[in-house]
Amino acid sequence: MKPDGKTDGLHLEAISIRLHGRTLLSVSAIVRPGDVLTIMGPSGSGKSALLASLGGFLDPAFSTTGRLLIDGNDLTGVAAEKRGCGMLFQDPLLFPHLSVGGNLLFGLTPSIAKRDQRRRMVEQALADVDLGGFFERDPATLSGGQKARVALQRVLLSAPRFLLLDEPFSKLDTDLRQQTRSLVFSRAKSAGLPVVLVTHDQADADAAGGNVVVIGEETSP
Ligand SMILES: Nc1ncnc2c1ncn2[C@@H]1O[C@H](COP(=O)(O)OP(=O)(O)OP(=O)(O)O)[C@@H](O)[C@H]1O
Repeated sequence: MKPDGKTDGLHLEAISIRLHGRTLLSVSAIVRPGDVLTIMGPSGSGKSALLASLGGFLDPAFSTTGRLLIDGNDLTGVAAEKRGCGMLFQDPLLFPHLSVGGNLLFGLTPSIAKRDQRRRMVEQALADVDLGGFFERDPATLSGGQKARVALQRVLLSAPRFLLLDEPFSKLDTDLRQQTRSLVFSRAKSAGLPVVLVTHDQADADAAGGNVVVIGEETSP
């Protein structure tokens, strides 16, 4: 609890997702800074729709009720670009027309620093994930694990208030998957970011170490 009485972290207050008059899911949860809430459930149960709802870009075919708060501030109805949410997907979605450094610069708002400072911040961010010297590289020449690390640093440089992860490790092989998820969870923890993770992999949920909501089962506030 913050001094002003507001709750720290991300608060999903009875968020329900409906499609064609049917409730797909209903979730209540509090995700503390640095903690991970894992969402699991069968294909088509509405996990991605829930993330889209939290991010503010739910397709109008769905309807939603409930409230989303970050550090006690109501985000319900706030436009996606103003929510301060960082997302990682199955595909790293790096811009193919930009260098690796250009992709990371994209994450930084121009107001953050002068141009040479911005470049140094990006170089440091690359070095932090063992990609020192990769600034000018074409993203197409990177391995899957390298692309995942660039995507992570790009999202962290955008200074998000919370992270939404939609199966971001599922295309990586077992060893890389384990390394990448530890990196993502440890960076989120050190940045104090609440995380909502959608996954089909129990090992992801175990590594995340937080609460798990299984869609289709009862949830409690
Ligand atoms: N734009 C849309 N319009 C109508 N129905 C949709 C739309 N997008 C998804 N759906 C349907 O909504 C339901 C939930 O989809 P969603 O993608 O959230 O499921 P999911 O749990 O993430 O599935 P998966 O694990 O396969 O990714 C599914 O039945 C899907 O077919």
